[in-house]
Amino acid sequence: MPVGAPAPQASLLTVDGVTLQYGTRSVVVRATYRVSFEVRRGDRFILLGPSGCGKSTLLKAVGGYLAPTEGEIRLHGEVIRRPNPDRMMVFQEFDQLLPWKTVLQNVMFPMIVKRKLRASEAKDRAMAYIVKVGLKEFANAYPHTLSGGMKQRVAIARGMAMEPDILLMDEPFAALDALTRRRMQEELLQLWGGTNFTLMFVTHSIQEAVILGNRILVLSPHPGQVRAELRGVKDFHADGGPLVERIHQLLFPGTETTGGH
Ligand SMILES: Nc1ncnc2c1ncn2[C@@H]1O[C@H](COP(=O)(O)OP(=O)(O)OP(=O)(O)O)[C@@H](O)[C@H]1O
Repeated sequence: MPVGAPAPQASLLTVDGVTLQYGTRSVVVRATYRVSFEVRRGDRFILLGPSGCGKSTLLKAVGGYLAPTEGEIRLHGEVIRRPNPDRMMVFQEFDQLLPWKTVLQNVMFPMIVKRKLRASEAKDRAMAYIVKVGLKEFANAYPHTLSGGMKQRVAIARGMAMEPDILLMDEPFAALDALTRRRMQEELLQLWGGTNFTLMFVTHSIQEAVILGNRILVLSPHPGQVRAELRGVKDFHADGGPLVERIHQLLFPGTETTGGH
């Protein structure tokens, strides 16, 4: 390495030749085939691909919920074998909160169960993240009184409050209306700007991938294989169009872009 050159960023997460499949004795469904990539600290890493290409399955495997049949997934060089609070997951579904607990109690819950923080410490940290996602006034509200977007903010605060090495998000905004989705994307970028956490985000929206990602892994249809890895654009509004078009051509060669969704 030349003197004075910046040190290459070490990989936080390595996905190395990973094949994932579901199976009973008679039928095997292959979800991904020999997928490899690396996520570095502070990345907003997007898994993008058509429905059924294995994005959620890959995220579950990074979460430790599913073991590869081939290849390895490593975090800090250690093979992932089970779920752990160093990887927190935010899902698409609005019902991922405990309905009998308030916003504050929901955010505190994993910290108390998994991190064994004292209640007072967990409470302070939970409130700090509830404030970050703009829900201070709703700390004592129950989930059924919140909108879909607010529930997703709570789920994000709950994941972030654990201060995981990597936050895994599986289409967290897909069930929201278009305007709320757009707002949540901006808010997520702002949150990232404030803390620089590492994010791995699954979507099948090209536009969402380009807005959110600094790196975008494009997967081919079922079973998912890496089609391309692209660098994101710094300012989506200024120059996102060409990247949207390029990804569209990778996924749907020879067809016209129709707005990116
Ligand atoms: N629990 C399961 N049992 C058997 N097959 C499954 C299971 N979950 C997913 N699959 C299959 O694995 C493949 C990949 O599914 P996965 O949900 O990972 O795709 P995806 O890219 O996230 O799709 P979507 O965008 O529609 O959520 C699909 O063929 C799916 O039918």
